[in-house]
Amino acid sequence: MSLIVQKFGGTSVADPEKIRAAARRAIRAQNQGHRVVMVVSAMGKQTDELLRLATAVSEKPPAREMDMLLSTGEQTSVALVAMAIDDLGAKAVSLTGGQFGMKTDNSYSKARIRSIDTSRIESLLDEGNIVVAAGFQGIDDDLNITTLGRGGSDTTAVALAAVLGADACEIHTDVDGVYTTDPRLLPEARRVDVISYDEMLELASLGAGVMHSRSIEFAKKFRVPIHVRSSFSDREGTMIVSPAESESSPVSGAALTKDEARITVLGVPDVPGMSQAIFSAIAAQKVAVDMVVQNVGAQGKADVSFTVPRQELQVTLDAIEAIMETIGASGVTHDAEVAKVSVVGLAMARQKSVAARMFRALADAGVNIHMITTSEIKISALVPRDHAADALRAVHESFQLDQRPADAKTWAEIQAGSSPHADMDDVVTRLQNDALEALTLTDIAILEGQARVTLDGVPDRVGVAAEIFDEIGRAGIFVDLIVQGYDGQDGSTSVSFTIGQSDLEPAMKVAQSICQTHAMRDVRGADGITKLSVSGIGLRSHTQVGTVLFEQLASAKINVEMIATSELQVNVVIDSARGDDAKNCLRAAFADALS
Ligand SMILES: Nc1ncnc2c1ncn2[C@@H]1O[C@H](COP(=O)(O)OP(=O)(O)O)[C@@H](O)[C@H]1O
Ligand SMILES: N[C@@H](CC(=O)OP(=O)(O)O)C(=O)O
Repeated sequence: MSLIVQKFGGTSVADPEKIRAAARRAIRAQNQGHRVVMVVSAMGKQTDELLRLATAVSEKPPAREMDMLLSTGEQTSVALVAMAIDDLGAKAVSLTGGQFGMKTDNSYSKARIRSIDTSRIESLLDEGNIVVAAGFQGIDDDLNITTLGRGGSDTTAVALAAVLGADACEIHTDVDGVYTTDPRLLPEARRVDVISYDEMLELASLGAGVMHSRSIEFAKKFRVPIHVRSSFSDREGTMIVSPAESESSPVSGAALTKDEARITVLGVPDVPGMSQAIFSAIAAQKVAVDMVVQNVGAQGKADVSFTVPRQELQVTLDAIEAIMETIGASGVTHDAEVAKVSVVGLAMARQKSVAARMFRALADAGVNIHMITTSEIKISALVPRDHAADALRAVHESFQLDQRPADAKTWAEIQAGSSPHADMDDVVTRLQNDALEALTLTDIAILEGQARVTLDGVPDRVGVAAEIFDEIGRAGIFVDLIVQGYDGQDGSTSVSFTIGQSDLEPAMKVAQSICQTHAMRDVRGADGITKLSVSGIGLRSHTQVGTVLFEQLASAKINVEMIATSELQVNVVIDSARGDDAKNCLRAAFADALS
């Protein structure tokens, strides 16, 4: 008998009528012959309401009590769903996370799953029940209630589907699938039939709230296909699986993170250990740093720019203020009125001029780009917040995301062309042995033979990035990493990009001519550089990867020239002479996490 996990988000159980509709859906699946496990979130905006209550009674609610409180939202909804099922004539038992054996670590409000004991759920299913499991919560070794972080019920659902060996994991929500961007922001967004884990992981962490990014991390690790569909219609939704919908289109989705703030630490001594000092001070405040750009130092000084969520600006500024003297930086600037627009696509890694196309679209829409970071499958640009909607629309249109790519495949077509996984046994063994959400790295590698070009004093105005990368593209040069950040001297920015060593000469020619046209301060080129990449799953949410990497490189006295991070890779550019040392010390430091 097949087993199906159906997750209902808060919007799908927001009132009694919706609760009864969700109950009917589960009963229908049971009547069709499936064993059914429901995972349910708190009703509507209940979690926000509980958070509001907590801050009304305490300025700094203790983390343990906060999780105790927030978990009650799901405890209410599972009981109501089970009652509705009973009233409709079927059998149901509701269970809290602790009751169904969801064991987590003890990091309140962002606990990670360690193990799930399925025996209770299985015996209840054997007795003919629909099991209604509370999403978003678990218990630690001391039986304290923990929560998995906002949006965490998706992760509960995918984890349960994995350990129960479910035939399907359905995410029932208020949209009928995953769209090329949030359809509430852009009505012309297109629903996709299929999206790859990697693309969804990036999109989710870049602001696509339809899925919790950690649920995708889990699904990829344990190969759980996810079906995102509407709780209000029977239409097929979107499958999140390994392959992408199209092999040719460079971009498959766009996302907006509206409330960002940019901070630049100026005049940081360009010696090993400085990035580590800055980011560990911020990490100690539990602030997740996002776009990180360290300009290639000149005169022994570098400027380090990064973004944080806007509500964390003040605590981050305080953390930096406290270490300014120790690190010898000369100043700090910030901008709280910025938003981040990003595009994601598996195929962009194989195509030229994808970034140039994005920058051109933004320039033509009159949107200035303050900062840029790229990785193998995403490009992010920091833009003024009041231009955020225009920016999203411009890139969506430029990559024709409203149109189905000619080579797009449906899930049925993809399935027909693939063979079943031969190594499923291996997945099952890992499920039993792993700490389920433990960090998994797939590789630590170096790419030698790279070169870098840096333009200093790049005016911070519309169209400059587009012009640089249009020209580079016209010269037929493939660009790998691009970073743009503030260079501090006069409010201008600095743009660095990496290319293959043999392209250094033509790239320098193009850069020198642009430098002259715009009266930029300087162009610098360097060969003999190496890209060091740490690859894995969910690397940004496992914040210790960045911390350990910086610590290791600092203690080996290896200077970091450029940094580019994504959910799938953390890349740093270093001097070639130290490439092997860097690889070896990181392999040793991460030995436990390397699969
Ligand atoms: N790329 C996207 N595709 C679909 N929906 C998206 C996307 N990005 C953001 N969203 C938003 O996610 C919402 C669904 O997530 P959420 O409100 O958390 O639902 P639930 O309550 O079911 O968990 C949609 O209403 C939509 O506005
Ligand atoms: N109720 C929790 C967990 C959750 O996943 O909710 P939803 O499925 O409505 O996003 C939250 O609001 O964060």
